[in-house]
Amino acid sequence: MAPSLHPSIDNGITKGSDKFSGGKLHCQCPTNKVEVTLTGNVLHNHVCGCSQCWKPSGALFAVIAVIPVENVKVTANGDKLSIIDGKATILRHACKECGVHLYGRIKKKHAFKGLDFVHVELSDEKGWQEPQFAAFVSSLIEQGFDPNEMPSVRARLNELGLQTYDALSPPLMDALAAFAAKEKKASL
Ligand SMILES: N[C@@H](CCC(=O)N[C@@H](CS)C(=O)NCC(=O)O)C(=O)O
Ligand SMILES: [Zn+2]
Ligand SMILES: [Zn+2]
Repeated sequence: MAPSLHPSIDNGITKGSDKFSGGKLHCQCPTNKVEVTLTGNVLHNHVCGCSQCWKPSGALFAVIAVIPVENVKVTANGDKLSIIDGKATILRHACKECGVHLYGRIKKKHAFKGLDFVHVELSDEKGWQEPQFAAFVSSLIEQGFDPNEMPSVRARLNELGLQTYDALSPPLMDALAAFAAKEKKASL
């Protein structure tokens, strides 16, 4: 059997709702769950094959989106959160008990500063924006995935309507490059 891409897309992608106004994310602890409240829908939802994004067990990809930081509030059991790697660009706040990443925040100068990274599968609400593309697909190989199996993974992603990239999508790469160009100009 083909390995799971991600449980929320293996059987097809359900489109989100334009009218959706947000919901709550919960960690996977049986009790005293960390709760994060998101006010509004997410943007740029995508699947990510990188080694740093949190994936549910058995899944090849994470599903990760962004949302403005002002729309993100930790509303219960925030004392269970800790940053998993303080040196990373995205400071991923994970539950110390179950390991789930509740939100990732960028503190340093960066094109995406002001946006938090979240996993909407941690919510019971329906209507979140659906994944729009597949990022960091070749990163699976770095994590031990057989390179010979990559064409079938890319084909399954394409069948689901997801374009595959080995970094972010072109508009997001353009935003990163435009930011870098602006910084370079400012430093001259
Ligand atoms: N090939 C690397 C790619 C890692 C990477 O660049 N991840 C992207 C997508 S989440 C990123 O923006 N990382 C910044 C960070 O995690 O702080 C891996 O799999 O670890
Ligand atoms: Zn937890
Ligand atoms: Zn990632």
